[in-house]
Amino acid sequence: MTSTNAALPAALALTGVTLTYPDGDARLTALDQVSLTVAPAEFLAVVGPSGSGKSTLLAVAATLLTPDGGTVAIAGRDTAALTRAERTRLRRDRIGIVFQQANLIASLTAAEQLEAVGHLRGDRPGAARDRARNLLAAVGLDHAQQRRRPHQLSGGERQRVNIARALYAEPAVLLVDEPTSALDRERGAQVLALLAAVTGAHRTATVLVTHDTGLLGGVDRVLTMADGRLTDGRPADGPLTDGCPDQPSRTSRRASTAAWADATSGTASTA
Ligand SMILES: Nc1ncnc2c1ncn2[C@@H]1O[C@H](COP(=O)(O)OP(=O)(O)OP(=O)(O)O)[C@@H](O)[C@H]1O
Repeated sequence: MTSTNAALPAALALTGVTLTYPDGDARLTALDQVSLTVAPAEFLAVVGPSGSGKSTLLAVAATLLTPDGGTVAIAGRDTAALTRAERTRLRRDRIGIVFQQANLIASLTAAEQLEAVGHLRGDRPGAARDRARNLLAAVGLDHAQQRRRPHQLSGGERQRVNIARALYAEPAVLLVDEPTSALDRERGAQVLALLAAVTGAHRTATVLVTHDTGLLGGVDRVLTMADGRLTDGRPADGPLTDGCPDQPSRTSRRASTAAWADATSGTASTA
């Protein structure tokens, strides 16, 4: 997968990125000369222990934090050259973010969470409703589930709503922070399979950060973060699937990508 994307421009490119936080009288270096490129339709996992800088990496890639040094480019545009308003638009239109906790609005149904994004983007209400239904159906939520509020959904279902919402704007870059931390093994593997399918079908450049090296089924590439530095490969340099039977192989990933593409095409079922 990665090799076929070699000629395409990077959807996300970080070059020599350094980020420090204030730490008493000193500065703590959370990212130390980090360079990274992710191609369209590539699924990258960054693994590393707690405190190694993974969430900071995502925040910089999402343009939520400005690095002390280095550059961040989204779809070939250097984000440092953008005004604050342009950066906000870039985040809204080109970047999907899935945080650890689903961060859904308590008073809105699953469908309304997505329709609210459509409203912010100025979409017609009918079009937003259709898109919400199609996306939620594609992540496996039926009509009844689409009408439930967050407290009426399971953790895995809430995470599916979260992912569907992040996909509403068809982002070029999808940034995902520990999406499986609140889920059991089976549900976690399902979310990974869903992300792999989405990456192929929407051609997003997907970056998943996690401390869980046992849940990496379907990813194209693994990098390790340690003390703010990125290196190739996973910590133990073992097989990607860790022997977990629930994880999708690359073959099943292709099948689920095709199924996802069908589900989100113009004729998609609205469950
Ligand atoms: N706002 C902040 N101010 C100061 N230091 C911070 C801030 N946010 C994070 N840090 C520090 O920066 C380092 C990297 O933190 P970060 O949250 O990026 O790590 P992480 O790998 O995502 O950890 P986890 O897996 O626990 O979420 C840590 O030492 C952390 O204590």
